[in-house]
Amino acid sequence: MAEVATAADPTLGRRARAASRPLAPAPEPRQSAPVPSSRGWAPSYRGTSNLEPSSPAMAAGSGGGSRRARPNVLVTGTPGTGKTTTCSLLADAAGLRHVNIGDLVREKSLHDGWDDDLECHVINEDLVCDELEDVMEEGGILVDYHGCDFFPERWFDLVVVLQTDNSILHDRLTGRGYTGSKLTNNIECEIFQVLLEEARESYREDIVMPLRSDNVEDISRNVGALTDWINNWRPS
Ligand SMILES: Nc1ncnc2c1ncn2[C@@H]1O[C@H](COP(=O)(O)OP(=O)(O)OP(=O)(O)O)[C@@H](O)[C@H]1O
Repeated sequence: MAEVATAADPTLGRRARAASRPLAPAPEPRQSAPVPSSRGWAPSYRGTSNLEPSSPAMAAGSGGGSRRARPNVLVTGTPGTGKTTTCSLLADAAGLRHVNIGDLVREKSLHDGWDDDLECHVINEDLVCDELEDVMEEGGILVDYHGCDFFPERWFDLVVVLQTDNSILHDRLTGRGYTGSKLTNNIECEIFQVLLEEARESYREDIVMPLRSDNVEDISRNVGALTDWINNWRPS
């Protein structure tokens, strides 16, 4: 299936592309506060030490000022980390509508044409945002995309960043036929936690939730925890 690029690279968003540079030490992990758990959000996921959901809003499933009846959730991450797999299961479990941005762009031609060099459509971010504005206002939408910095911040109540061990991701991507710079760019994107940084720069840090996605047990745990969060969410 044809891929969709945010601009110049078929696999990466703006900041992800910026990270396509020679290898350097990975950034130091951030420290997070312990999780208040006033309404039973006990995250049953396995994360690295810097991947703790840290917000009272997440802990309480708060609507954060939204007038939506149901929350909007963005699931982002490097290609191959399991966004579509997770979103498909989560949409069924929690009763949200899964919007895969790549599919939407192709179906509605929300792009600026085909890039022969990159062998992909170049996404038109304004057209995508215009297309989704009304449904996002209604709520109950699960957005699946390998970038997150061009959506309006007000759209989302929770931003999930899936993360995968580099060697596992390498095997997944080579299994999908990725080679050369396309493979390297994506692995570097994961090494540098580019999508996590992009999410933290684009949204309130307390709604950004990194989740491990190394194996099927992780998917199952993530879907369970996110379903609980969605079901406990209330408009404020
Ligand atoms: N946690 C996981 N455990 C085992 N396999 C996984 C996991 N996550 C994804 N996979 C496998 O990796 C492949 C890619 O998964 P998926 O399409 O869900 O990733 P994606 O992040 O949506 O990728 P893209 O951004 O390219 O659409 C699939 O074959 C899927 O079964």
